[in-house]
Amino acid sequence: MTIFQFPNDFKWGTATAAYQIEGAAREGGRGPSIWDTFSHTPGRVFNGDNGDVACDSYHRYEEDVELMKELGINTYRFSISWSRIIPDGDGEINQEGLDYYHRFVDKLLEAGIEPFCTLYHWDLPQALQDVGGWENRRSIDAFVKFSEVMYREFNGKIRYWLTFNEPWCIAFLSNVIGVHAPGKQDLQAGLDVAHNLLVAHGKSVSKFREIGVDGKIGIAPNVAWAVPYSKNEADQGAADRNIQVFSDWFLDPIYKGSYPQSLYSWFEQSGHVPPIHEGDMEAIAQPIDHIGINYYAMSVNRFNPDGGYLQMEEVDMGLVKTDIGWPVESRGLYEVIHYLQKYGNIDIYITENGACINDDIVNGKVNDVRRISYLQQHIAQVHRVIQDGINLKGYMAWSLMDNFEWAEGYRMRFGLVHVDYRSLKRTPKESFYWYQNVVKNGWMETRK
Ligand SMILES: N=NNCCOCCOc1ccc(-c2cn(C[C@@H]3NC[C@@H](O)[C@H]3O)nn2)cc1
Repeated sequence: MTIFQFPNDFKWGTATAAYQIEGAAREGGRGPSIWDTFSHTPGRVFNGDNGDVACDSYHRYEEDVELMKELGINTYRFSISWSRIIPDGDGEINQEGLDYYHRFVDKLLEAGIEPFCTLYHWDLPQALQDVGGWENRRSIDAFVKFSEVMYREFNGKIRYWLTFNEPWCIAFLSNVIGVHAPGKQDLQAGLDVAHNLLVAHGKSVSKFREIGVDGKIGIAPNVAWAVPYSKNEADQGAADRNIQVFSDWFLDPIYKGSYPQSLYSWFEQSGHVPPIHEGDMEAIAQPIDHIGINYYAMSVNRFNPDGGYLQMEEVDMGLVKTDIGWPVESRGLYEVIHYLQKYGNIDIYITENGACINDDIVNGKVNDVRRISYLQQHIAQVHRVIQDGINLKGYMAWSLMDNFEWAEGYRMRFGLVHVDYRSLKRTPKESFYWYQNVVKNGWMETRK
């Protein structure tokens, strides 16, 4: 038996996002977002699922906070629906939207749970998309205005902030691969979006400092860890490009003030470069306080000239997979956190880690032992990283509850809590009680 003891001040939490859980899509003055448009576009989301109702957390947030109290977490990561706050993206402020988040954050604080707020978790107001979205530099100032409203309104209540969730998904998955909203397949669009969101991030951090918000701010890249299928240069290059497009493409500009040269040259050879304006790189490189890391899986990569914008393909090595098809390999979490040490011993939070396990309720219980196994393996890697002296300060399981999993709709379940989407009944799964014990003890026990 092995005991993994965590620091007393370690942040144990769970994570969600506005469009995935809130519902109330046309209530409280909320304007449409690109995910309302995308999910209502036939063929874009499995089964035609959408976030109109989702988990109805807009109305059930008190019940959700009671679940968090039962779970015993001290931190809860959530995101803000921008189009609830400024329905058309950069126009009038919607007081009802601010009031909702005040009610919710007050409930968290009453419960002794630290709010950990993501400003942008993919749900761009549709009105901004109508004029080019993140490809248009107007979205930069609109985001800074939205973030300033939130900083001023919640200064003193929210101390932990993230500007953007998973910039790779916002830029590349959504504009080059085309699986997420707005669903474009254009490499230059992806580079434009990546650059403009980085400028928006940097200008928002400057605004945060200028206001003097009592708190800390950062960004939450989802990260890839990849190993080459063979020792040949082409496969190594493919793995390097895959790693860098998730982390370095965003963290180099922030921490070094420039894009990673090898990947920049890779894109440049096909005639695509970021649209850098005078002063942009300085604006991006504002010092930040922490980064959130979202890790799910690692991959084995090899070169494939027909393998998309990176000329890379993932090789199935026959590992156990979760129900969304991602291999279970926790080693990548350890490796990628060490890889990120090149930016310094920065404060890191695991802001998402979890498994898609679609077990259903049987005799009133969800016996999701595969999720428990996944969490155990990954939390053990978190412990290894801490033992190595790295500033890993918290872990937020994705997700508190089953929710709208983007293009996969509601068929893919990541929650510690099962949601019946007809009745909206919440049922804690066995993994909820396992995690509750880890959080309560501050340590984890494994048989070996
Ligand atoms: N790399 N090339 N791929 C080529 C083919 O891609 C097809 C699909 O790709 C992807 C890649 C990554 C994801 C993904 C999902 N989550 C989980 C969410 N995280 C934020 C939170 O909201 C969770 O719901 N994290 N990442 C989805 C699809």
